[in-house]
Amino acid sequence: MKKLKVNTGRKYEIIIDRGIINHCGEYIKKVSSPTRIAVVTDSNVHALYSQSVITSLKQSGFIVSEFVFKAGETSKNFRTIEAIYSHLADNNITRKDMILALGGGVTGDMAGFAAATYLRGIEFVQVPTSLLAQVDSSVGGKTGYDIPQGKNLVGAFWQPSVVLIDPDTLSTLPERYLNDGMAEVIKYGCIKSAGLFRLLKKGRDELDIENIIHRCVSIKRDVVQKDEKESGERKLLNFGHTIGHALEKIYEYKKLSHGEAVAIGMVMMTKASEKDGYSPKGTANKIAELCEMYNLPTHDDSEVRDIAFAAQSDKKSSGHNIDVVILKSIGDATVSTMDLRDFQQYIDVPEEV
Ligand SMILES: NC(=O)c1ccc[n+]([C@@H]2O[C@H](COP(=O)([O-])OP(=O)(O)OC[C@H]3O[C@@H](n4cnc5c(N)ncnc54)[C@H](O)[C@@H]3O)[C@@H](O)[C@H]2O)c1
Ligand SMILES: O=C(O)C(=O)C[C@@H](O)[C@H](O)[C@H](O)COP(=O)(O)O
Ligand SMILES: [Zn+2]
Repeated sequence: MKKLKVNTGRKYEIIIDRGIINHCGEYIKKVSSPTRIAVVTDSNVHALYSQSVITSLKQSGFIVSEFVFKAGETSKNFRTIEAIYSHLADNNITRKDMILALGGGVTGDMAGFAAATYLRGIEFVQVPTSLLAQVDSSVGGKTGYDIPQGKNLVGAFWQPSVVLIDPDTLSTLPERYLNDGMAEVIKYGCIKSAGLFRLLKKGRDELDIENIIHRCVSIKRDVVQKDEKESGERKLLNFGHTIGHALEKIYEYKKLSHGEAVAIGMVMMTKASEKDGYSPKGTANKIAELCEMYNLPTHDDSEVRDIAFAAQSDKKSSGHNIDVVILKSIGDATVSTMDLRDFQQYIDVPEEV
């Protein structure tokens, strides 16, 4: 078992342990005393893990209800949030009660947003089951949903009461989503740890996944503790995301998964900062090679004009400017602010460069 303490406005623990999903109730009792718990999950995860979780919660004496939505990013919208609110009201969830997010990042972001806003805020617990959610989305309190105009454009910062990570759940995660999660792992290497980046070159079969999860959440914990509401340092976690989010929006959240879009974004942005002379030559290729090892895409045929237009609605743009995250070297990132009018030209790098 590995434990980390997160020292944000609400303090909480991240606990990583094989099989912990079968003991959720006991861990929740240690941090809170709700009467009712509403489990929010998607259709895939429901079929695999709801029974174990609900049994554990009931054994600990909680009254349990469950809300299940259709799995996938296209469900991450206000219609689902509204249905969650109705479920909470129909099941008499009060301010003393709690939501448990069981699933990937889509579940965690929406369940967290419902918790942040229902009755002006109730507690929630993260039980992430995808690699992406275990290394990234379950920690740090960013919650929200997508609208057609842009990714995660509605949201709130709302920290969980505890994060319970069970690496055993990854045994059922489809290959595509294991790779998807690796994109965020590669991101941590790029922005904060050249050592992690080198380690990833071993390939997934050689990695101790529990150790990788621990390294990633430690990096994220350190960043969000310093800058919970993203006024500076936390922006680094958005490396690859300005372009990534633009691509997700262009394809209406259907063609590319979040990690796939971020992989393309990291490579494109680094090609641009190489052209600019900021990142050392060859950095984008190193990132692309690592992404390819994990079957992640590194290129998209969308017009740069469309990407730049879509990026205007990203939260990192403000007024006439947009913040971009660029690498001084692998493991060392910085935020650079540029005029939105220059962004299209900046990311327009001929293929052979
Ligand atoms: N809040 C944050 O800080 C943050 C960080 C990164 C990403 N995100 C968000 O997270 C989302 C992506 O997360 P995701 O990749 O987990 O997507 P997801 O929640 O859609 O999960 C991916 C797929 O895996 C399935 N799944 C999950 N766990 C499983 C398991 N153990 N076994 C079998 N199937 C399983 C899901 O049903 C789904 O089909 C995006 O919306 C992204 O914006 C948020
Ligand atoms: O926690 C953060 O901060 C991140 O930026 C993590 C990202 O991986 C994540 O995709 C996040 O949702 C993107 O932030 P957003 O504010 O652009 O939605
Ligand atoms: Zn992300």
